[in-house]
Amino acid sequence: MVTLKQLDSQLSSSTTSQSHLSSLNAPIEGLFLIDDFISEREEFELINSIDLCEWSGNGIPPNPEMKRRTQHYGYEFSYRYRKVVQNLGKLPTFLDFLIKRFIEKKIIQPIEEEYPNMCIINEYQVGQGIMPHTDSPEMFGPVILSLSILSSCLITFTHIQDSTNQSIILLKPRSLLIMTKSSRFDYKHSISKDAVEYYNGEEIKRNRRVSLTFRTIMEFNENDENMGKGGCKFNNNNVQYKLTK
Ligand SMILES: O=C(O)CCC(=O)C(=O)O
Ligand SMILES: [Fe+2]
Repeated sequence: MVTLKQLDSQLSSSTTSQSHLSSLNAPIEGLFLIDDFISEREEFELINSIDLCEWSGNGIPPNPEMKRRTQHYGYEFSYRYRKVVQNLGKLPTFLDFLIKRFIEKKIIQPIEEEYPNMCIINEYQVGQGIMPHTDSPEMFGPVILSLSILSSCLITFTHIQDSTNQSIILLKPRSLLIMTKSSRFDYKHSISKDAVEYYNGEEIKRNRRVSLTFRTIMEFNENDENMGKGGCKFNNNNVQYKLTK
């Protein structure tokens, strides 16, 4: 796994990412934003590949109860049972260039067993958002990567123990949000349903937005009784930034 210390120093020693990182005006420990992580052409090709695939949600299995449409790769996550329910095998090839870029930009280590092995693609139509949540520390590794495409929106980080400690970040299309450390474990993040949002006095009209969230599941065996919550044996206990309950 990328140690968080390494990620920190890798990101801050890279000149390209440094200029982007400083554009985050509401810093939270371990939270990074890289604008223009992909080109417009890549965004176009990505959405074409995604839309050729099956969306679930909105009456369609495996998550028919979800209003928001999603696609799950690597592992299938059940929102109803709040756990990973199935290993789906390798990520599709149309995501290969992103994994390659995570390595090139030194966001992840070039160690195959440690590459993100799960990607959930979320679609937000106008009027759709995501409730405040922390991505399960029991199920998923310490680094969460989320690429936004098509439309901008605001994401709000709220500290679990102090709801007045809030930061709002503008996610532009083609930007990559990197959540590690405190931002990943001590905060909830959410996206509103508002069709229009305001950021630094500027109006942000929400349109169809798609995000690709990459996570790492270390081990999965749905029949193993020793598996932790979610059917995954991921030990995040040694993560210094895990909030103590
Ligand atoms: O759409 C996003 O950018 C965030 C998605 C998210 O937080 C999640 O799927 O857990
Ligand atoms: Fe999340």
